[in-house]
Amino acid sequence: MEPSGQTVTKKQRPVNLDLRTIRQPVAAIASILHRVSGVITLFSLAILLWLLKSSLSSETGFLEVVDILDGFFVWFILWGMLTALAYHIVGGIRHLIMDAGYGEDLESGALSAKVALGVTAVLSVLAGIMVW
Ligand code: HEM
Repeated sequence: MEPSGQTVTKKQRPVNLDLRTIRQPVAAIASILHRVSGVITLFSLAILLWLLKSSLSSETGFLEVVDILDGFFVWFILWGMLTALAYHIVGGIRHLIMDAGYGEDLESGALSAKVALGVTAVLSVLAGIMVW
Protein backbone atom coordinates (compact mmCIF):
# COMPACT_ATOMS: atom_id res chain seq x y z
CA MET A 1 0.00 0.00 0.00
CA GLU A 2 1.28 3.51 -0.88
CA PRO A 3 1.83 5.99 1.98
CA SER A 4 -0.86 8.70 1.90
CA GLY A 5 -0.02 11.75 -0.20
CA GLN A 6 3.18 10.25 -1.60
CA THR A 7 3.86 8.83 -5.01
CA VAL A 8 6.24 5.92 -5.21
CA THR A 9 8.40 6.06 -8.31
CA LYS A 10 10.28 2.98 -9.36
CA LYS A 11 13.87 3.89 -10.09
CA GLN A 12 15.28 2.22 -13.17
CA ARG A 13 18.89 2.28 -12.01
CA PRO A 14 21.21 -0.48 -13.15
CA VAL A 15 21.68 -3.15 -10.51
CA ASN A 16 24.80 -5.26 -10.39
CA LEU A 17 24.42 -8.46 -8.40
CA ASP A 18 27.36 -10.27 -9.99
CA LEU A 19 29.57 -11.19 -7.02
CA ARG A 20 32.57 -11.61 -9.32
CA THR A 21 32.53 -7.97 -10.40
CA ILE A 22 31.42 -6.26 -7.17
CA ARG A 23 34.47 -4.84 -5.36
CA GLN A 24 33.95 -5.77 -1.73
CA PRO A 25 35.48 -3.68 1.07
CA VAL A 26 38.08 -5.52 3.19
CA ALA A 27 35.69 -5.70 6.19
CA ALA A 28 33.10 -7.48 4.01
CA ILE A 29 35.73 -9.96 2.78
CA ALA A 30 36.83 -10.56 6.39
CA SER A 31 33.21 -11.18 7.39
CA ILE A 32 32.47 -13.62 4.57
CA LEU A 33 35.72 -15.49 5.24
CA HIS A 34 34.80 -15.74 8.92
CA ARG A 35 31.56 -17.51 8.07
CA VAL A 36 33.25 -19.76 5.49
CA SER A 37 36.05 -20.62 7.95
CA GLY A 38 33.43 -21.49 10.59
CA VAL A 39 31.74 -23.94 8.24
CA ILE A 40 35.12 -25.45 7.21
CA THR A 41 36.02 -25.81 10.92
CA LEU A 42 32.74 -27.60 11.57
CA PHE A 43 33.42 -30.20 8.84
CA SER A 44 37.09 -30.45 9.85
CA LEU A 45 36.08 -31.26 13.40
CA ALA A 46 33.85 -34.11 12.21
CA ILE A 47 36.65 -35.55 10.03
CA LEU A 48 39.32 -35.19 12.74
CA LEU A 49 37.08 -36.78 15.40
CA TRP A 50 36.40 -39.69 13.06
CA LEU A 51 40.16 -40.12 12.50
CA LEU A 52 40.76 -39.98 16.27
CA LYS A 53 38.04 -42.56 16.91
CA SER A 54 39.46 -44.88 14.24
CA SER A 55 43.01 -44.51 15.51
CA LEU A 56 41.93 -45.38 19.06
CA SER A 57 39.69 -48.31 18.07
CA SER A 58 42.44 -50.89 17.45
CA GLU A 59 46.00 -51.34 16.25
CA THR A 60 44.73 -51.92 12.71
CA GLY A 61 42.61 -48.79 12.95
CA PHE A 62 45.63 -46.81 14.08
CA LEU A 63 47.74 -48.11 11.18
CA GLU A 64 44.92 -47.26 8.75
CA VAL A 65 44.83 -43.68 10.02
CA VAL A 66 48.63 -43.42 9.74
CA ASP A 67 48.26 -44.63 6.17
CA ILE A 68 45.51 -42.08 5.40
CA LEU A 69 47.55 -39.22 6.83
CA ASP A 70 50.60 -40.05 4.74
CA GLY A 71 50.67 -37.94 1.60
CA PHE A 72 51.07 -34.40 0.27
CA PHE A 73 47.41 -33.94 -0.61
CA VAL A 74 46.23 -34.92 2.89
CA TRP A 75 48.83 -32.63 4.48
CA PHE A 76 47.60 -29.84 2.23
CA ILE A 77 44.03 -30.41 3.46
CA LEU A 78 45.24 -30.49 7.10
CA TRP A 79 47.06 -27.19 6.50
CA GLY A 80 43.85 -25.72 5.05
CA MET A 81 41.89 -26.91 8.10
CA LEU A 82 44.39 -25.31 10.49
CA THR A 83 44.40 -22.07 8.49
CA ALA A 84 40.58 -21.96 8.56
CA LEU A 85 40.60 -22.60 12.33
CA ALA A 86 43.25 -19.90 12.85
CA TYR A 87 41.25 -17.38 10.85
CA HIS A 88 38.01 -18.32 12.59
CA ILE A 89 39.59 -17.78 16.02
CA VAL A 90 41.35 -14.52 15.06
CA GLY A 91 38.26 -13.23 13.22
CA GLY A 92 36.06 -14.42 16.10
CA ILE A 93 38.14 -12.46 18.64
CA ARG A 94 37.81 -9.41 16.33
CA HIS A 95 34.03 -9.91 16.24
CA LEU A 96 33.83 -10.24 20.03
CA ILE A 97 35.92 -7.06 20.52
CA MET A 98 33.59 -5.21 18.14
CA ASP A 99 30.54 -6.69 19.91
CA ALA A 100 31.94 -5.17 23.13
CA GLY A 101 31.74 -1.79 21.41
CA TYR A 102 35.37 -1.22 20.36
CA GLY A 103 36.51 -0.39 16.82
CA GLU A 104 33.06 -0.32 15.30
CA ASP A 105 33.51 2.61 12.93
CA LEU A 106 34.35 2.18 9.26
CA GLU A 107 38.05 3.01 9.48
CA SER A 108 38.93 0.89 12.50
CA GLY A 109 36.74 -1.92 11.16
CA ALA A 110 38.78 -1.95 7.96
CA LEU A 111 42.04 -1.76 9.93
CA SER A 112 41.11 -4.64 12.26
CA ALA A 113 40.04 -6.70 9.24
CA LYS A 114 43.49 -6.18 7.70
CA VAL A 115 45.18 -7.03 11.01
CA ALA A 116 43.08 -10.21 11.34
CA LEU A 117 43.99 -11.29 7.79
CA GLY A 118 47.69 -10.48 8.43
CA VAL A 119 47.83 -12.39 11.72
CA THR A 120 46.13 -15.36 10.02
CA ALA A 121 48.71 -15.27 7.21
CA VAL A 122 51.49 -15.59 9.82
CA LEU A 123 49.63 -18.38 11.67
CA SER A 124 49.03 -20.11 8.36
CA VAL A 125 52.76 -20.13 7.59
CA LEU A 126 53.42 -21.52 11.10
CA ALA A 127 50.75 -24.19 10.51
CA GLY A 128 52.47 -25.08 7.23
CA ILE A 129 55.81 -25.49 9.04
CA MET A 130 54.09 -27.65 11.68
CA VAL A 131 52.38 -29.92 9.14
CA TRP A 132 55.41 -30.44 6.88
C1 HEM B 1 34.84 -26.00 16.68
C2 HEM B 1 34.96 -24.71 16.70
C3 HEM B 1 34.06 -23.74 15.97
C4 HEM B 1 33.13 -23.93 14.99
C5 HEM B 1 32.74 -25.23 14.31
C6 HEM B 1 32.55 -22.64 14.68
C7 HEM B 1 31.59 -22.41 13.72
C8 HEM B 1 31.03 -21.20 13.44
C9 HEM B 1 30.16 -20.89 12.34
C10 HEM B 1 29.67 -21.89 11.30
C11 HEM B 1 29.83 -19.59 12.42
C12 HEM B 1 28.99 -18.81 11.41
C13 HEM B 1 27.64 -18.47 11.92
C14 HEM B 1 27.04 -17.50 10.93
O1 HEM B 1 27.73 -16.61 10.42
O2 HEM B 1 25.84 -17.62 10.68
C15 HEM B 1 30.48 -19.05 13.59
C16 HEM B 1 30.37 -17.75 14.01
C17 HEM B 1 31.11 -17.20 15.03
N1 HEM B 1 32.16 -17.80 15.69
FE1 HEM B 1 32.65 -19.73 15.58
N2 HEM B 1 33.12 -21.70 15.50
C18 HEM B 1 34.07 -22.32 16.29
C19 HEM B 1 34.91 -21.74 17.19
C20 HEM B 1 34.94 -20.42 17.51
C21 HEM B 1 35.88 -19.81 18.42
C22 HEM B 1 37.00 -20.54 19.17
C23 HEM B 1 35.56 -18.51 18.49
C24 HEM B 1 36.21 -17.47 19.37
C25 HEM B 1 37.12 -16.71 19.00
C26 HEM B 1 34.41 -18.28 17.61
C27 HEM B 1 33.76 -17.08 17.42
C28 HEM B 1 32.69 -16.89 16.59
C29 HEM B 1 31.93 -15.64 16.52
C30 HEM B 1 32.18 -14.37 17.31
C31 HEM B 1 30.95 -15.85 15.53
C32 HEM B 1 29.86 -14.85 15.09
C33 HEM B 1 30.39 -13.96 14.00
C34 HEM B 1 29.32 -13.00 13.51
O3 HEM B 1 28.75 -12.29 14.33
O4 HEM B 1 29.11 -12.96 12.28
N3 HEM B 1 34.08 -19.47 17.02
N4 HEM B 1 31.22 -20.03 14.17
